[in-house]
Parts: sequence; C-alpha cells; structure tokens
Amino acid sequence: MRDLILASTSSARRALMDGLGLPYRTQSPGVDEQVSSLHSAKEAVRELAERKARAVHARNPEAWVLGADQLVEVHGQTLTKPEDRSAARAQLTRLLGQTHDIHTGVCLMGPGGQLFEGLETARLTFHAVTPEELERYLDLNEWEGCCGSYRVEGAGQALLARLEGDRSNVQGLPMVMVVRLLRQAGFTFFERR
Ligand SMILES: Nc1nc2c(ncn2[C@H]2C[C@H](O)[C@@H](COP(=O)(O)OP(=O)(O)OP(=O)(O)O)O2)c(=O)[nH]1
Repeated sequence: MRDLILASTSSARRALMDGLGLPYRTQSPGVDEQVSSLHSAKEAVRELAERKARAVHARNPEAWVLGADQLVEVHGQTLTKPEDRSAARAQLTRLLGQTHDIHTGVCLMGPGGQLFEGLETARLTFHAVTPEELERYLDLNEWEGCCGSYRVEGAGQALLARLEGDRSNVQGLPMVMVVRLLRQAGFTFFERR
C-alpha cells in the first residue's frame, strides 16, 4: 500500500482527507511561507504548495506527499489567516457585500520526484451585514486559523450569498482536483484493508 502524507497542520484539510477514506498520515511542512511580493496570489499558492510538499518529501523520499496553500484575493488585495480578532474584523469588512476569490494550490509529489499539481479558484459573494451582526459572528471565533476569517461549512455560510466552484476548495482542499491528481498518480480507491 502506498505511503501517503498530507503535508499540513490544518484540521480542515485533515477533515477533508478523512472523508476520502484513503489511508494517510500527516506531517507539518515547517516551511517559511514568505514569497516574493511580485508573485500574484495564484503564483504564491502554487509555489507554497510545492514548497510544503518538497519539504516533507525530502524527509520521506519513498512516500507520496500532498501539500496545499490557500489565499483570498479581493479587489487585488491578498488575505491570509488573521492574527487576531481585529485583523479578522478588517478582513471580513473587506469581504462583506463584495465578491472575492479563494485560490488553492495543490502539489502531489511521488517517490521518484514525480509532480502532479493544480490550482483551483472558487468565487464567493457575501451579503452586506450590519456591524452588530459582524461582531456576533466574530464572537463565534470561526475566524481563528481560517484564511479570510470565515468557515464556509460553519455558521459562516450565513454570510454567503453566492458560491461558484468546489465548496471543499473554500475549506482548504479542492477535493475534485485532489482526486484527479491522485488518480493521475495511479492511486486506487475503495480497497479492502
Ligand atoms: N474549516 C475551515 N477552514 C478554512 C476555511 N477557509 C480557510 N480555511 C483554513 C484552511 C487552512 O487551514 C487555512 C489556509 O491557510 P494555509 O493554506 O496557510 O494553511 P495552514 O497554514 O492553515 O496549514 P498548512 O500550511 O497546510 O499546515 O485556512 C473554511 O471555510 N473552513
């Protein structure tokens, strides 16, 4: 059986991989996530997904390693995970009543250094809500650890007026693409263990 490693500390990514049912283990990528400011959001997530996969693969050369990275892009500005409630308020204030994109880069690296990679974008439109409602949402702390300061599978879906694309992409892994990359790499599914 193939040794598959999810190069991630993200509980959201683990939850999505758990749903797929393939045996896997996780390792923290432990990489510097700084990228050139000249990079577009799409270039940044592709580069960081590969950087994470390569870092874990270097420690596990016989394994298959899946890395991912995600950014929010709104009116040309890039948003990542907020550091505190104030940063989360500022992020959501930019997103409410607007349309934004979530870009996720995914990189699958094999034992021989084979690379299978992709980029997926989802487009979301949020309702404009009152500052009081925003504060009530912030009280739920769904902003913690989430790029864009909301959880699409949680109460945050009440902010969502429109979603185009793979909903799982918003959570952290575009599973339609992840399955495509795994199948391209020769993974089989529903094996009896
Ligand atoms: N549960 C949930 N998490 C979300 C949602 N939107 C974004 N996220 C999380 C998934 C990722 O953990 C995080 C995206 O940030 P990164 O791509 O930098 O990943 P992170 O540093 O969390 O983990 P990793 O680099 O994979 O160890 O935001 C959402 O709607 N629901």
